[in-house]
Amino acid sequence: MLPAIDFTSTNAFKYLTDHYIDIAPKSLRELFGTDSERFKKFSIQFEDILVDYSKNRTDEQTVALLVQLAKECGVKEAIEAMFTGEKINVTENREVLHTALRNRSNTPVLVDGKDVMPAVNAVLAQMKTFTEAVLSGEWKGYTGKAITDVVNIGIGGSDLGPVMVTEALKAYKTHLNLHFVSNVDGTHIAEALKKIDPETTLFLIASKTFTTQETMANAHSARDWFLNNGGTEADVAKHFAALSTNASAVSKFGIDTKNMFEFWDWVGGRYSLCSAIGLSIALGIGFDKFEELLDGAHAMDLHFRNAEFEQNIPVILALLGIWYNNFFEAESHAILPYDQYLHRFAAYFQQGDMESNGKYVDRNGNRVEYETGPIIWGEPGTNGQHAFYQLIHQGTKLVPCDFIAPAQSHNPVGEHHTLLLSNFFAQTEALMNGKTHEEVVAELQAQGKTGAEIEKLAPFKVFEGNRPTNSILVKKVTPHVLGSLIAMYEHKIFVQGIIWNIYSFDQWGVELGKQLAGKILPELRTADEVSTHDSSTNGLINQYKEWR
Ligand SMILES: O=P(O)(O)OC[C@H]1O[C@H](O)[C@@H](O)[C@@H](O)[C@@H]1O
Repeated sequence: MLPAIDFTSTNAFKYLTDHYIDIAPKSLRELFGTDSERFKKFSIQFEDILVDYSKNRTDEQTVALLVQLAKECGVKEAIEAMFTGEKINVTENREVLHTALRNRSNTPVLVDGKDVMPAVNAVLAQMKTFTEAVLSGEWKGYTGKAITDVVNIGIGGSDLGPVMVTEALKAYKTHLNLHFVSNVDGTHIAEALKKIDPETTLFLIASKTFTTQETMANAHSARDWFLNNGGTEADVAKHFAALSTNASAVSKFGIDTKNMFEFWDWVGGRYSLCSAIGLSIALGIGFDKFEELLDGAHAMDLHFRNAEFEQNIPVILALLGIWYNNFFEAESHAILPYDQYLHRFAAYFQQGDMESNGKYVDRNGNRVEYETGPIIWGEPGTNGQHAFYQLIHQGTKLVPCDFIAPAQSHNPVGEHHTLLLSNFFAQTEALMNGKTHEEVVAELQAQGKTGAEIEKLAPFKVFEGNRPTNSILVKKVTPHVLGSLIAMYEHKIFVQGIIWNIYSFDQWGVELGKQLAGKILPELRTADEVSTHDSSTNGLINQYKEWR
C-alpha cells in the first residue's frame, strides 16, 4: 500500500513555505557569491553522468527540507513497494515493474508469489535469437531475400520510446532501415509504404492491448498492402510479428503467436521500451547494444533504490521540480538536449511525465488543491535558442530547464562540438546571471551610443536572470548512458507522483476522447445531417460532410 499523505499538511511543507519567503527574493548571483562551494555541494556524479543542480534557487536548507518532505511522504517505502511488485497501480490493480525488465542482476521479482524473471529472460532470449536471425540474413522474406526494412506500427508508449532511442543511438545503427508509423492519418502509412519493398520488409505490430484503433487500422492497411503486392496469407508469418500482452487478439489478427513477443500488464505503455516493445531498438542497433541500454537503466535503478536521498539523482530532480511547481508556481519544465540525436527526448518524456502525473484526483479519490504535473516541452539546442529561448530569458513565466549535453560527440566534425558546448555552458550561465542595467549601460557606452539612446534602449536589453537550470553533462550518449538517463527521468516522475499523492501509472484521461470518437465514427459514415451534439460539434461535422 502506498502512503496517502497530503504533502501540503506535512511539517516539511510548512517549513518550506516559510523558507520560500527567504529564498524567493535572493538571486542566484547572490547565492553563488556567498558560497564558493555551491558546485561541489550541489552536484552528483553517477558513472558517466554529472548532474549539476547548483544553478537552482535553493540553498542547503532548501535541499534538507525537500529531502525531509520526501521522507515524510513515504518515498522510501514507495520505492520499495514498486521494486518488490506491490500492486501500486491501484486503479488498474497492477504491479509496476518496468524495473524487472532490465533487472540484470536477475534477483527474483515476485508477482503474486511467482518470480517473473524467468519469463523476462525468456522473452529477451527470444528477441535475441530473432534479432540475430534478421540481422544475419538467415530470416528470409517470402521470395528468399533477407530483410532490409523494419516498420514498427504502434502509437504512444508503443512508438515514442523506440523512436526516441533509435534516433538517439543512430550512431550504432545496423544495416536495417527503420520506419515508424503511429498516426491514424493515412499519410503516415502511405509515406512509409512508398519507401519499402514487400519482399524485404518486416512489420512489427506493437501494441500492449492490441486493440488501439490507430495501430489496428495501420496494421490492417499494412497487411492489405502486403497481400496486394505479391505476398500471400501463408507469407504473412515471415513478414509480421507482434509485440503485445494480448495473445488472443494477436492470433485473431492473423499473426502466428510463434511470432509474438510477449510482455505483461505490469509494464505500463510509457515505461515499455525495455520490454518486447524494444524489439525495433534491438533490430536497429543490435541486441548487444540493446542489452547495454538495459544495463544502463538497471544501474540507475540500483542507484535510485539504494542511494541516500541527498545523493539520489532522481529524488533530487523530483524535489527541485516540486520546489518550482508548488512554491514558485512554475507551470512547465523544459528538457533541452544539446545533442541532435536526442531530438525526440523531450517528446518521449512528454508522454512519460504528462500521462503519468497529469492528474487532478489524489490517491484518496479527492480533487487535489495544489498543482500536480508540469507541462513538459523542449527541443534540441541550439535550435531552441533561435526559437523560444527569448521567453525563457525575458518572458514573464518561470521555466525551469534541464540542459543535457555529451562531452564527446559521435560526429566530431571540425569545431562543431566545441561550438555546441560553448552554447550549452553559456545558456545556463546567462539564465542564471542575466545582465544588469549597469552592464547594459556600459556595453552601450562602449558601442558609442548617446545618453538618450542608452536610456531608451537599456530596459529592453536588461536580463533579470535568476532563471534556474539543471545541467546534465554526460561523457557520451552511449546505449548505457541513455538507459541511465531514461531510468533517471522515469524515477523522477515516480517520486513526484508519490509526493503529489496521485496514481502515476494509470491514464484514464485518454479514454473520453476515444469513447466519443467511437460514437462519432458511425455518424461520419453516413451523409445524414447530424444534430445530436452541441451546436459547435454539429456545425463542424456538418460542414465537414459538405466539404469532403
Ligand atoms: O500499446 P497500446 O495498447 O496500443 O497503447 C498505446 C497508447 O494508448 C493510449 O493512448 C494510452 O494508454 C497510452 O499509454 C498507450 O501507450
